[in-house]
Amino acid sequence: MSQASSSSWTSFLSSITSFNGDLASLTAPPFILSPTSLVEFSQYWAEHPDLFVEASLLRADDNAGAPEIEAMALKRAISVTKWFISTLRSQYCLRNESMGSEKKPLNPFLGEVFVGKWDSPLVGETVLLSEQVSHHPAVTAYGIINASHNVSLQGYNGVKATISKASINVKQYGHGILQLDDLNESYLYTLPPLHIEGLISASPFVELEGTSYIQSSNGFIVQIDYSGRGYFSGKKHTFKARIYRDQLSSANKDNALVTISGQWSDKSYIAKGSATPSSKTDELFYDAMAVKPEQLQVKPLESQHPLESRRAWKKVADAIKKSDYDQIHQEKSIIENEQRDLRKKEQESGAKWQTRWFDNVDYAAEQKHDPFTNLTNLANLSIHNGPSGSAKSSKYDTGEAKHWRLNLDNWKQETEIKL
Ligand SMILES: CCC(=O)OC[C@H](C)CC[C@H]1O[C@H]2C[C@H]3[C@@H]4CC=C5C[C@@H](O)CC[C@]5(C)[C@H]4CC[C@]3(C)[C@H]2[C@@H]1C
Repeated sequence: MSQASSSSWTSFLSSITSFNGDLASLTAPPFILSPTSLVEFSQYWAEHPDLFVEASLLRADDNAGAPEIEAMALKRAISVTKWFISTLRSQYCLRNESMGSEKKPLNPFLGEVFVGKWDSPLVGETVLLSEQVSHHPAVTAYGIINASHNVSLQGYNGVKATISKASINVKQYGHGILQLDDLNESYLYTLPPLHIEGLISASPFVELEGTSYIQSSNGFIVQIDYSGRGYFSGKKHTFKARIYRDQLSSANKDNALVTISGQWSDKSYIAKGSATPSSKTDELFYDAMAVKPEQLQVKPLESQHPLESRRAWKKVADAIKKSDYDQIHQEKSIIENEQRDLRKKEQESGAKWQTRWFDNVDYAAEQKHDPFTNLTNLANLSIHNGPSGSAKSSKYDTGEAKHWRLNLDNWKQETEIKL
């Protein structure tokens, strides 16, 4: 890092000590800025479209007996776990690999959208819809649909950050629901906490921590524990996933039907039962470096709508790529001022911004029976707006219970924004 950058980095580090919790409010030095908006991160949920739909292909024969039906259901839980693990390298390591370190993504403006599709010969077309449904706090909602396999995913994400010593600690909010309509089966997944390491050495990278869950409507629950360097195996990006028949039996690790462990950014292994699999004796589960992620197809800027992310941020992104500090500031201010004017007009006219493809559903207002309430009950997880994966009767199991849900009709009636 140049002398200039290192001095601006040290002044940045001192600035984060007076951090107020809103990452977007931190003015990071330009060399740590990413030209990519956070609204694009939703694509990392399906850069392996074959894994995204795989579980929907694992079906027992129509005349199969109970044991085979059970075995197939477990196979699907393992397959959904593989899909989830396959998303993590793109989610959390891509900037390090492509730009040398974690970077600060552009903070999406309210209503910013990002759409595209994967068109792989194997699994047909998979569509991505991503929309910034809230600016304060920043919340991105996303829908991913593969119509030929009747597999769809809807989720949303927000983060809250705190600073301790030299690491930024991030709690994720939101969750996702994967639906296999042909099997009438759904899966809830929660999002792990993370922290940013390497701030002192000015080469920040994400490390996952804590626990996340995948709960299947057929009862199986996957508990995934994350750790980094200095824990168990001393390797970064380590995880251990245990699959249980149901939440009750997950109280005791010995009840694990399957255990998967390794690095989510590299190789992981699988073994039956509760013993930790080893690379020497057990079967390879997934190799995150083996298969290149499939790039999302995004139409050229000239045919994009003004609300589409890459068109909206083009001038800022170009300035960041040139490290032209003044231009970054100048172009960002134009967008920020436009947004301020919009909010002001809405305030004066009393017209609130209408989200495009997602509705904010209040689960506390009325008793609902949908995949979310069913799956949170099965997993004994809170329906409230606490950190992702909070348990029922935990200290977070209170307050609002509003969640973003994909409104497919709105997408079907969409006339301005095309794939
Ligand atoms: C803002 C202070 C600053 O610039 O610090 C320098 C560092 C780049 C650290 C802060 C930023 O680190 C980025 C990492 C981002 C997360 C990466 C992946 C995901 C998964 C995705 O599914 C949802 C979004 C999420 C959680 C990103 C959220 C925003 C993070 C933490 C960026 C930090 C501002």
